[in-house]
Amino acid sequence: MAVYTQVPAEEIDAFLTRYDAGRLVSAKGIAEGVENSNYLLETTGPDGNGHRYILTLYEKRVNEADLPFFMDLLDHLGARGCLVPRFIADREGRRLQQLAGRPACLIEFLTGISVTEPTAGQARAAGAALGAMHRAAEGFAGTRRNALDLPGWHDLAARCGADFDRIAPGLKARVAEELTFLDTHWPAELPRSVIHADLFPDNVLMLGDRVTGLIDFYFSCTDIRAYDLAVTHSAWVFSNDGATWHGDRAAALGAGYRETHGLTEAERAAFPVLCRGAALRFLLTRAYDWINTPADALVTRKDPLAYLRRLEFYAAADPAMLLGA
Ligand SMILES: Nc1ncnc2c1ncn2[C@@H]1O[C@H](COP(=O)(O)OP(=O)(O)O)[C@@H](O)[C@H]1O
Ligand SMILES: N[C@@H](CCOP(=O)(O)O)C(=O)O
Repeated sequence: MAVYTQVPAEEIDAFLTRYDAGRLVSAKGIAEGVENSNYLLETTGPDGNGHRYILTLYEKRVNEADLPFFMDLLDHLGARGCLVPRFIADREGRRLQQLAGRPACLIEFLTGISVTEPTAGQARAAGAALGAMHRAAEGFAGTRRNALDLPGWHDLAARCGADFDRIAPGLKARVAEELTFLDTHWPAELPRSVIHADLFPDNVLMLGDRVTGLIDFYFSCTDIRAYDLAVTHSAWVFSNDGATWHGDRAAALGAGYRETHGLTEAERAAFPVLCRGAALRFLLTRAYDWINTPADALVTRKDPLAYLRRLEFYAAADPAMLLGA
């Protein structure tokens, strides 16, 4: 459940009067997501025909100073044909507001559902959408440092410390060993660009095998472009618990990405290491949240060990099998 900040309906209705968006008809807290508070709003609409919006209140991990970067990125991608939600401006042109003491934005609602167990066809569509996003991002002038890069992983690991072993005995040593491996093998020279950095199935809206929207760009940043494919790979080609590898989905994801973008030889050679980094990144943030979120909190904690299983898979895998032909 992710509604950290409760906003009374009257307050949302008053907030909407700043926009040409109509009056509030209903406001429902959205259970999915872990970072921000999200509401689905139904309004009478600008023209009286009814309209839906997403209202987001930014919570712990999103820095308000980063919001202009995300807004400009989505404008850039949207203008180049990517199906991404736009931030809506009020009558005075402001897109960033304050509501219930939090930074808040009204955002375009996109149709579609997030799949929980993707098919190979859906993985192919996700790979193609990621490649198209990378193409569309070319020429975007904004930059944002990835706080969850290799130095950031060291920092997170240090903050988890001995508590790792409360999650699983030996986890602290395994993380330390992996960081040492990545310190030596992390590629330095690969092409960099703006990346989504969290393109999990819950951040891809679909109707059947068709992508209808890419959402949740709040981790987007400037980093190794092929790392974005590695993050996506780690999220799409395993069962949710990380115990089962789906080779058909992996081959389809790779084929989809090749349709719209593709990897250089150097990116392909580094891909197994990038996947190990992606698996460690989500293992670390999940472990940190696991340790620091009370078990009875409203938000559902995500299992760090599902990413330890992925990490062990990548560490042992034949590199040739990761993306199919
Ligand atoms: N623009 C949008 N259009 C439609 N649904 C959205 C949109 N943005 C968010 N959602 C819904 O809200 C949920 C949580 O949004 P998300 O941005 O992933 O939250 P968080 O940043 O808290 O993880 C999504 O899974 C989706 O169901
Ligand atoms: N995708 C991450 C957590 C971030 O959650 P999201 O709802 O913002 O995608 C994970 O699964 O660990």
